[in-house]
Amino acid sequence: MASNPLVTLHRVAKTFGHFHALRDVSLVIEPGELVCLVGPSGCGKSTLLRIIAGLTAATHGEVRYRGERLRGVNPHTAIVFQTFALFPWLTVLENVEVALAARRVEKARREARAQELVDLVGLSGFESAYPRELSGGMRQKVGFARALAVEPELLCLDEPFSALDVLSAEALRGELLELWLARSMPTQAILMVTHNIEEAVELADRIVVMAKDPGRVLAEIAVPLRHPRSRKDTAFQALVDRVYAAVTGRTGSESEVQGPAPGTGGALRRLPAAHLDALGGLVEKIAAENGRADLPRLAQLVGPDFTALAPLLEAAERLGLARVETGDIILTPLGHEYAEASIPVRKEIIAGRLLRVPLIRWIYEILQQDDNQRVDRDYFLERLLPEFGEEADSQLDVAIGWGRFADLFAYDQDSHELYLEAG
Ligand SMILES: Nc1ncnc2c1ncn2[C@@H]1O[C@H](COP(=O)(O)OP(=O)(O)OP(=O)(O)O)[C@@H](O)[C@H]1O
Repeated sequence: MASNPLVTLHRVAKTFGHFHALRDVSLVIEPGELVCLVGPSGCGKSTLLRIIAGLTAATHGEVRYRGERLRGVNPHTAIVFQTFALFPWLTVLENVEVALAARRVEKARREARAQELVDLVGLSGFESAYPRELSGGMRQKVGFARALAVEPELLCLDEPFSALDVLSAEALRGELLELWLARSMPTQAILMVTHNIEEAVELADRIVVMAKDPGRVLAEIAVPLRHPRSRKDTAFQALVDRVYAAVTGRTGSESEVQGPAPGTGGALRRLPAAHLDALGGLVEKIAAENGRADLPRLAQLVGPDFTALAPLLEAAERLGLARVETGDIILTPLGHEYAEASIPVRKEIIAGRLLRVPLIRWIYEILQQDDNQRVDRDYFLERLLPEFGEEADSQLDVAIGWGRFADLFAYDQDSHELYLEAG
């Protein structure tokens, strides 16, 4: 690897008044690297990005860019935000030209260069459209084109796909990766904030896991997989497990926690009969108690019936949002992230977790393999009977409820079929 890093942070801290947003963060970004930052909401990911871009000054520590102390805005970086921040009164082409004007590119060259960038991100034909006429994915492409207009050496992306629907996010992710791997842009490194662990493993060369209170680096995990990466590969899954283990503070391996898959001979772990809608409320209550709640007290808060709480606690543990320890329940960093996330982000977090649960993954894969992506409930039931006996029906109901919550699959009450919604 090159010996001349682009970015070197040494023991960086950032305080806002008495609040420690970042403490003792050291990080190096080398040319050629795509680095992802993951961690719970509020752990300082955006602050770190802003410090590297020179938009915010560190309170302590050293920030160097190509070996030089960074002072003021870093002219070699550009940031793409989650929300697109386009000028609504300008066309696609004009939105990109603005960035070129800011870089003092001559007027005569601006239009041609803007056109090249619009073509590069796949928006040819939409030059004169206004942002309101575009889909979210297309607007974000304009955001990318505008960032690339700056010809940044370091492209900083702050959750660039999280405001998009699943399919647009997937398409745009693929396009970004293609541009990056083909070196079609002058960018030398990418630093991306994401809450989506699968996305991080798909894109990154290295994943930096952060924790909060105070914001700090918990672990750095290298991703030595070749592109294109398949989410189904064992090595891919193993890395996802490692990152989840770091964010959920787990010591046991994911397969120890989740048990074997149906039909593999081992005893299948049953799912706790919890409604995941109720999980949000539980996690919020624990977060309101600073992330650690006394179980008897929590039981009182939730209601008189502890039997209703038990499956919820088990679900929170199985999904890596919390762990039970000596009469307390403690949120993991992922649990903290969940507590503060919007509903779509919550669904995405749960979808990522559910694909680690063998019973759900098994259902999901059978549906994916089916030509119509629709399979009769009885097909699953028959195969679950030997595993769960008379509990098979209710286990399938729980699995369907969980899959529906995360939009992984749905259930047609009339035809009694499970199906994949996205097709
Ligand atoms: N200008 C500011 N003044 C005061 N506090 C701030 C300021 N900017 C950020 N913070 C606080 O610093 C902490 C870290 O914020 P930051 O936005 O970097 O976190 P994050 O990990 O990016 O979170 P998210 O995933 O929700 O975007 C938060 O608690 C936030 O409230």
